[in-house]
Amino acid sequence: MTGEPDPREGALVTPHWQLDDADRAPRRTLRGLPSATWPVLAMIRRAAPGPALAVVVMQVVSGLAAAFGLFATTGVLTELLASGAAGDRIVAALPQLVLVGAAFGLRGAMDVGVALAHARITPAVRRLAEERLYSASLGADLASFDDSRFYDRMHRARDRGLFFLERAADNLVELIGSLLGIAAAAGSLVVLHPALLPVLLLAVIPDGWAVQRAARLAYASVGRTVALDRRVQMVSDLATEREPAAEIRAYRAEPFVLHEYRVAADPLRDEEVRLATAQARVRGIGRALAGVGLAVTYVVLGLLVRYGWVPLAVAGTAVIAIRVATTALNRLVLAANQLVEQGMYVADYQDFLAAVPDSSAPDSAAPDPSAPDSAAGKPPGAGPPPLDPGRVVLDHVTFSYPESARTAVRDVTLTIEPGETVALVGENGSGKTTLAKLIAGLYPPTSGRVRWGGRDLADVDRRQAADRVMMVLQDPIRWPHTARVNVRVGRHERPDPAGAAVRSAAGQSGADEVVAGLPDEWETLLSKQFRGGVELSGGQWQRLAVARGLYRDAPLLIWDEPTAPLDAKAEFAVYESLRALAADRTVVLITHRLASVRHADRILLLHEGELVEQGTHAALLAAGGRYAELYELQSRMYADA
Ligand SMILES: Nc1ncnc2c1ncn2[C@@H]1O[C@H](COP(=O)(O)OP(=O)(O)OP(=O)(O)O)[C@@H](O)[C@H]1O
Repeated sequence: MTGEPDPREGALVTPHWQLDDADRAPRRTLRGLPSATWPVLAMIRRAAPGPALAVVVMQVVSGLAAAFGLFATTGVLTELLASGAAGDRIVAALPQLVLVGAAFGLRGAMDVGVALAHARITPAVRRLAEERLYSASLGADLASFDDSRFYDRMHRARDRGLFFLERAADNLVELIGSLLGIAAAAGSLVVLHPALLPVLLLAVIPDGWAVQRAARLAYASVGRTVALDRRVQMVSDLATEREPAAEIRAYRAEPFVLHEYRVAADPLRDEEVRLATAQARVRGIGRALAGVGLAVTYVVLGLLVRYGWVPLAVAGTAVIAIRVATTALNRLVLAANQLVEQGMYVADYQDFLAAVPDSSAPDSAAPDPSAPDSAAGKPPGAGPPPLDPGRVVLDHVTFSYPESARTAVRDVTLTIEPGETVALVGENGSGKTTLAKLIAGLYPPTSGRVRWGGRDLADVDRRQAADRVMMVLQDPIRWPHTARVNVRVGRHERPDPAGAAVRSAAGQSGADEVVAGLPDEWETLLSKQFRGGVELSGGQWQRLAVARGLYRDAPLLIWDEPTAPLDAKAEFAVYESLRALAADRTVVLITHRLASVRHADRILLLHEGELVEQGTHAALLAAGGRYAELYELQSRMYADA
């Protein structure tokens, strides 16, 4: 496969947040730290206020204990370095030694406490962040999902925002801890002798430089690998997931998938090796410089002692404090760098939540549909009065999908009387599904009005409208749940204690035959992804989906080609039940099988988004237009067969 484009080129390479020049990283770290910190801090405060407070308090106590321990160490050294017999000096130092032990013991206890509290923060943050994200996503209008910017934003928030929010919470705890550690070491040194502070800086700067530089290299590397990582992930899904497995084998595409993997994975490996080598080199230089810095530090300390500016015991404590501060500084620089980088992903998450106006849970009081006798409904009197679809009127309705230059539905004016059955027919892409979704209130028209019983759907809460619609779609969800839930999710809050409504819907759709053949009947898990789960055929799934639509039981029925994958017997049964359902409902039926629409009260023919013909089957045939032509074609096909 030659002439393959380099995966490092093209639009995928540059991440949406545009990496800055790596040389500007240190300034960005300082500038970006507050904005990266606040959202994470706010999330932690909301998700786990108690543990968060405990972490801060215990980290402060730990810092104070460290400082106290350093003072006590000076006391110990003072006694040990005093003149007199060794035994006497040790005895004299004992009280201070006990204090040192107590201080460091307390510090250890605080560190364990911090770890315990920290262990509660991260899962709580994830829990809250996930629920907010899913709630926002479920609360978004259907049209949002056709908007690539929304979709992209949501996926960035989900795939990276959530993950890095968690990591950022960890880093924030680390950052605070290391900051307090440095403060404790530096503070105690200043108290012991102000001249020791510059000495401390001398010792920690080389190490700090090395860590900062290594983080900068890693950051620059992310810019080069982000697209490759994504690509490897995509290939990984192709190679390991169940859905593409059959087609890949049927097309003998295995070598192609492996080739795709290599094209992305080879440069990724090379980049990782390059980064690790560069980082090792920088760390080596850092170590060497730190060694020099430490030697200079000791010389300076020696001179301070030699000229009597600093007592020997204080110099000994300074050595310990310098080690403590160096370790804490390394942690601080790393945590700060990571936090700023993660902050960009956290900003994705925040942007998404901010972009979805209604992020409240769509139905937070939803009962569990898997419970056979779940009977919880909406509390009486809650919410607005039920909306009656009544007469459905479309007034010059035009609709274009977001970012689409094509008009999917163009200037459709139409009235559907209550109880009427209309059939939408037309070629592929003529706008039937789109028009049905406009009728159902799932999309707001780009221009024009949709009214139900005189009420403009633009003024109605879409959940209230959805409540009045039963919809069976071409490609229904295969809920990875039991057969019962697959039906009950049609109206999960509907009380059905003895399961009579589920059985009735299943009987009408032929799903009862499917369920009778399952190992645990209604309680069989319909997903191969879980142990004991079974998989259904396309037609069997469709029967369950039809049962789900029937179980929903609402006054407006939208039926979008649900019988296409059904066998002749099941299709016949479904159309029989449809006829029964149509008796007291308004039905919008979409199908390509024109023989099935003959009984509709009215047939609407769409062509390139426009309503071009309408009337009864007989009238349209007599008119000899496009419908008659299509019908003629289909009849001939069946006759030939
Ligand atoms: N989510 C979408 N985003 C952008 N354009 C879309 C989307 N869904 C459909 N379209 C476009 O809108 C037009 C109408 O599509 P629609 O699905 O309503 O046609 P249809 O008559 O139901 O087709 P079919 O018979 O194949 O189901 C088509 O040009 C299609 O490409």
